[in-house]
Amino acid sequence: MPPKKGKKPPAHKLCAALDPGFILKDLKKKEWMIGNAIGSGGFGLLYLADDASKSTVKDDAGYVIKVEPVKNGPLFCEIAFYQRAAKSEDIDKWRKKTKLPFVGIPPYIAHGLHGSGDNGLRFMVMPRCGTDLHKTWLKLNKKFTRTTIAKLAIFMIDALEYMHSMEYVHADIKGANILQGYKDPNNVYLVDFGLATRYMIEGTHKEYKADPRKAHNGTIEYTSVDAHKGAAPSRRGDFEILGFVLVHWVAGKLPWEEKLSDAQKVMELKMAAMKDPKRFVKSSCPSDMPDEILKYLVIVSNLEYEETPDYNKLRNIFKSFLKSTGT
Ligand SMILES: Nc1ncnc2c1ncn2[C@@H]1O[C@H](COP(=O)(O)OP(=O)(O)OP(=O)(O)O)[C@@H](O)[C@H]1O
Repeated sequence: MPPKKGKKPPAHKLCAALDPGFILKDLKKKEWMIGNAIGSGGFGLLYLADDASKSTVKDDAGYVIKVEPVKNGPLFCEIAFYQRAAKSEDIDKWRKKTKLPFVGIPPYIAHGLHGSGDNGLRFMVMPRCGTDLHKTWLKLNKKFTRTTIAKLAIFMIDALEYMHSMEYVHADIKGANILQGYKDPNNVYLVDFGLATRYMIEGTHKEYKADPRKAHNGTIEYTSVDAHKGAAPSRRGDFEILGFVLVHWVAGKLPWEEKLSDAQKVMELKMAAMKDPKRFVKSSCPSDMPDEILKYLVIVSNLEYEETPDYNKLRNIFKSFLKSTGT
């Protein structure tokens, strides 16, 4: 989602809260019951939810409903992604093809509209997940171990490879958008597809075109240099964003973190970082140089805008690191 620092007034409306027990009917006429609120994002509210045939929504309910005013764009984009590219049969097909036991993209469940006019709501039902990694990282005094980071990087490369195979990029990868599984906290899911975009339409890649009107879109700490320049996000941008997140997780800080209100400066510092990844990683982590993250960034910094990343090569960097530590 768009930058939180800089404190611009919200470009989107927030919606009124729904009471527990409220019923929402999805487009296939299935009814869902709202439970307790479990969070709020930049634009919407999130509630525990369950099939309305049950008498109440228990604390261990298996679903979450995200609600936004119908006029807002992000949930509309997110639902389009889920419907087109996250059907459970497509995810299963990919899992079988790649022989992966798990792919961290939650499957599409349902969506719908409620009410009309200015008070109309759009909602989406999702599988319930657990804690987001940003909260966990803060609790651990802004430090993940290199082993944890390597495991998370592999999960994210797998999830991005699936998304990219469906012609979509995420464009907003960050700890707050990576959730542990609710039932199995060892699995992690990439969520929040409010900025997900098609980088390719039926095999034809979008052309690189910098557009100052679209400049600096995404989360300012991590957004890609392409996004800073207003170009449509592509696969290399997803990997660059993930790279900034990995450095943040291991180092506890980023060189541009004091400059977040100056998007141009942030872009310049990111360009310098990607021009010389060794200097970037070394200065961020002076006492324990994470060679695996450096190797990853070197590959990412050489990707062309339209290039298909070598997912295996990127994954193998972290797999070899884990092997070397006996994990
Ligand atoms: N499926 C889910 N299960 C459990 N918690 C969730 C789920 N989806 C989102 N959350 C929680 O709600 C928070 C906000 O969700 P999300 O990022 O999708 O909303 P948003 O309106 O797009 O927010 P933002 O503007 O912060 O990016 C997440 O960081 C997470 O803590």
